[in-house]
Amino acid sequence: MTTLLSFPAQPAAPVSEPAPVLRVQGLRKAFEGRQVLCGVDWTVPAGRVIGLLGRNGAGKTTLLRCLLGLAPVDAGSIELFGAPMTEPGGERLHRVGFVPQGFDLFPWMKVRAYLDFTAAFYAHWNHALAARLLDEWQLDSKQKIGRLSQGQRQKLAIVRAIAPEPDLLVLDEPVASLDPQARRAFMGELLALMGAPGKTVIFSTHITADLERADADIALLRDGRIQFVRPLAELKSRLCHAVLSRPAGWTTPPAMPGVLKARVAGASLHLLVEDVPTERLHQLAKDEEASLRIEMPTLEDLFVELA
Ligand SMILES: Nc1ncnc2c1ncn2[C@@H]1O[C@H](COP(=O)(O)OP(=O)(O)OP(=O)(O)O)[C@@H](O)[C@H]1O
Repeated sequence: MTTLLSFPAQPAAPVSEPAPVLRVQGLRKAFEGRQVLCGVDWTVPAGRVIGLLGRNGAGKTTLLRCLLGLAPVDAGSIELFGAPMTEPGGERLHRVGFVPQGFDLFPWMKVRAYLDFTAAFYAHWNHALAARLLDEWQLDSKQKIGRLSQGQRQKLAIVRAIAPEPDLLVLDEPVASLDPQARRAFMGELLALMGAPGKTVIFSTHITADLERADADIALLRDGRIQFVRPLAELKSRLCHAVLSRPAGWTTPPAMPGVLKARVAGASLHLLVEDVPTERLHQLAKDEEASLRIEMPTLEDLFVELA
């Protein structure tokens, strides 16, 4: 696994850790000769909330669909709950909930009928939970799906995914159509439900504030690979943004170990640095006769710099 950062792409699993929920090795997928996934290696331990980040077109949807067996792969192996995806195992899929990016199935069905119909496919279905979420999210159980707004359909897809109380919940941009209030409520509900020991959530999103609220591990998909998976707190504690300014401006950035990215904007030099002590930055500013501003990056800043 390649890495943008100097620390390992994934933390080493402690010896006593239970089997991972997902283990992906060498996953490759191309569309019409264009390689989208170029050998994804990714191990997802149980009990984590993971935010999958990547630019538009990075391949997040493709990766999530491949992981769940919804799209064929060209090469590589996928293990779900310890067994290869190639082996039959419907009961393993009962332990997975999935919220796709768009939900436009069964427009003629009413909300309640659709949920009852879906429940019949699952070994376990929490009817009380589904009813409570419908009520809280003001979804009319007698309304036809085709008449729901995009946001209401997304809420319904989330209810459907959560009601079986899955061990693994995979969500592809689940909050894109939700208003801020519904997003907060959804994130709160999601974290409460999936906070039980051993439950795992993977969700792709462009809304980095949601990942900050969820205190998620961040997995970055870039150049067809997972570049790193790290707790957000760790990323933030190891990376910082230093801005050096001087009237003469900058032609070439000064060489210094730990600089991941350098960018000149007018008289300022913006550096994204990893594991560089503050004293070292002050020394650099003194040597370069520049003023120094140190900023703790938000996840959005990191995404812009690294993705
Ligand atoms: N069925 C398909 N046929 C051809 N190309 C496809 C298909 N599905 C995806 N692609 C291409 O694969 C690439 C990755 O698409 P994907 O939807 O996985 O990206 P993404 O990271 O989820 O993007 P976004 O953030 O915009 O949702 C894109 O270039 C897309 O055009």
